[in-house]
Amino acid sequence: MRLYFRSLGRMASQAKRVKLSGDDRTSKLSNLKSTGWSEVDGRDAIYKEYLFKDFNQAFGFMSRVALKAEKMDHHPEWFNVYNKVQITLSTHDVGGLSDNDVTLAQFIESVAATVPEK
Ligand SMILES: C[C@H](O)[C@H](O)[C@H]1CNC2=NC(N)=NC(=O)C2=N1
Repeated sequence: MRLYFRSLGRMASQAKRVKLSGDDRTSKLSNLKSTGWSEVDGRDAIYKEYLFKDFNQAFGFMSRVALKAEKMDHHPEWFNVYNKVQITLSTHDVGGLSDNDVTLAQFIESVAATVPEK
């Protein structure tokens, strides 16, 4: 049963792997930019850096994001050193941004918002 739901989730996430374009892309990106995400120079991807109190906080945050990423079958490119987590999101299968990146970025924001006293 768990496998069944996982494959349903995978199908939903694959269905969302369509490259964003036009007004839809502009408005979704402008929402993300208002929360501190930016477009990456030279490739179709978005980026944000998060700072935490220490490694424990940073890694707790990463663990929660990792579980969501695995559920979505949509994985971040990220770099961590001590209290810093730098995240780049892009949809490799379409060579650019898709709704999956928007969904994951919004989830990441919601997790970061629950971390106290960063
Ligand atoms: C086979 C597997 O479903 C794909 O390779 C998934 C895995 N995770 C992924 N993550 C990201 N960020 N983009 C993808 O296109 C992607 N594709």
